[in-house]
Amino acid sequence: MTKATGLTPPAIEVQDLTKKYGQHAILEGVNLQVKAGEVYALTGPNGAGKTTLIRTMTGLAFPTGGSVRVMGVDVHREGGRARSYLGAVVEAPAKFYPQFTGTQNLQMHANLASMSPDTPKIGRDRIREVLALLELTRMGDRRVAEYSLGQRQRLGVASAMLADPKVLILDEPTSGLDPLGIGLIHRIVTSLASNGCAVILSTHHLREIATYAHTVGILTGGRMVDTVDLRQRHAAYRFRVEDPVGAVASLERLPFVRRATTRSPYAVVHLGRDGGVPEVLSHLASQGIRVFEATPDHFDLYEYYRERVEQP
Ligand SMILES: Nc1ncnc2c1ncn2[C@@H]1O[C@H](COP(=O)(O)OP(=O)(O)OP(=O)(O)O)[C@@H](O)[C@H]1O
Repeated sequence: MTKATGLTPPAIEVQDLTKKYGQHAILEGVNLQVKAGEVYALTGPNGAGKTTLIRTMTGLAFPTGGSVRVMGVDVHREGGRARSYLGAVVEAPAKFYPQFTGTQNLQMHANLASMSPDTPKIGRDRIREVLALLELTRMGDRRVAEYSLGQRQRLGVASAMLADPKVLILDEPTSGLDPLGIGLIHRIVTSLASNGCAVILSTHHLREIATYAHTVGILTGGRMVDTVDLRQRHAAYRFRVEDPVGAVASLERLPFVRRATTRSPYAVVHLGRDGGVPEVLSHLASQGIRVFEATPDHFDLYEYYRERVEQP
């Protein structure tokens, strides 16, 4: 299994993507990269261009400029080969034939996927497996017309992961799901990513996504106004000290401190890989700086998003 490293090429790479409808620019100079094993959440206000970006990434829409590569293959030049790496639900819930059962619909998807020379044959066992993963075993032999919105939503995810894609793209996979359904999608996405799949999903559920996405892209007015690396945000702590300014000046010199700022009465410290809270505490003690409290400085993605969208 490929683990994401600094040298690993991205599983999906969007470069300088522009999309116009007539004279109206919907996407302007959008760049993003997602590596194997990463979960990338795409968010932004209604009308920001998320669905247009997802449609373009999956090859359903053509860009006016720029490119999309999946596993190094251009989606718009070599669509068949690129799509053999790709599973997607665009404009959820996915469309299924209502008169056929969930299993029959998945079988049709499997047959279609297997027509590509680059995709191995998908057997009945795999169909049973994805139905079970999405907790749809009991619904498998029921007509899709009888499915609830949430069940159709889950069937969409089942069909997208059927061919074991290297890149999974899901447009609002948790909209319409109940809390248990949302938890299920989170677990599945996390498990796929830990097995090396690159996952991109669009969402408005920021506080949920903050618990398991690695990166969040904020799209506003067709531009990617920010890309937030949540893994780095999680390594922040605040220390209540007598002299936050003096503490920050001293901590900034430490090699494992990436950034230190004051938020009186706290010194807020972003830690690198090779240092932790005990090292900060012992350093402050050695400098004669008393610490009254040390606590994780939880990053509030919702507050951050609000600031970025209100003042892009
Ligand atoms: N086929 C089309 N022709 C013209 N304009 C379009 C077309 N499709 C989308 N748009 C416009 O592009 C903009 C972005 O729409 P899009 O659906 O990509 O936004 P979104 O971020 O997914 O929104 P939401 O969060 O509401 O789903 C909107 O202003 C929309 O009206």
